[in-house]
Amino acid sequence: MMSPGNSSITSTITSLGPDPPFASLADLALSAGLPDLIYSGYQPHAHSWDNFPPLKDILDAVHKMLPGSTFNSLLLNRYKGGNDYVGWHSDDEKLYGSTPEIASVSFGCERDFILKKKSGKSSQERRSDDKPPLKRSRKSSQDDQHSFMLKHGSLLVMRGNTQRDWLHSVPKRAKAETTRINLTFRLVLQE
Ligand SMILES: O=C(O)CCC(=O)C(=O)O
Ligand SMILES: [Fe+2]
Repeated sequence: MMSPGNSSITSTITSLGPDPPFASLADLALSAGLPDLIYSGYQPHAHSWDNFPPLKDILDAVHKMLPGSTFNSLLLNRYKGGNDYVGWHSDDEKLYGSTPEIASVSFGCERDFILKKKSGKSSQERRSDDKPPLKRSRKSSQDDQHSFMLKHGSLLVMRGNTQRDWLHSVPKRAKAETTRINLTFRLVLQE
């Protein structure tokens, strides 16, 4: 496991604006409830924050970057190379509540992160013009997909209705030869 220091996290967040994906990308950049989580078909082992001081330091840095946000849990993904990927999904498990906020910090090899609007949520179908619903085009528009290059030390934030309305993935990339570590900080709501 890499143990990156806080120094690799800088502090400019570029907001994408008020409309979904409600994601912001910064050029910078373990818990209760986890036993309930099934992730990519397996149940991750829950560790205590106390056993991973470097990860706790990164959590503290993320809290400083996003004042007002609270995270108490972390999923760590390691992509050993371009063949490792995460397929289309949304992180809409009940334990994160109805509008999960997820802060995603990346280290190592840069990879594409793609957001795709869920079917039935396309920007054309959502538009409140006066055409009857059946006459609206079902074609997806450019607004229905967004791609971000997640660089070493970047922070991507998903919030609002992103998980309800969008899927995301990190596709295979033949040219990605080195390891990437992704940390997603989340808030698991206590019952
Ligand atoms: O690796 C990433 O950037 C995304 C990982 C992800 O979507 C997840 O852990 O739920
Ligand atoms: Fe995800």
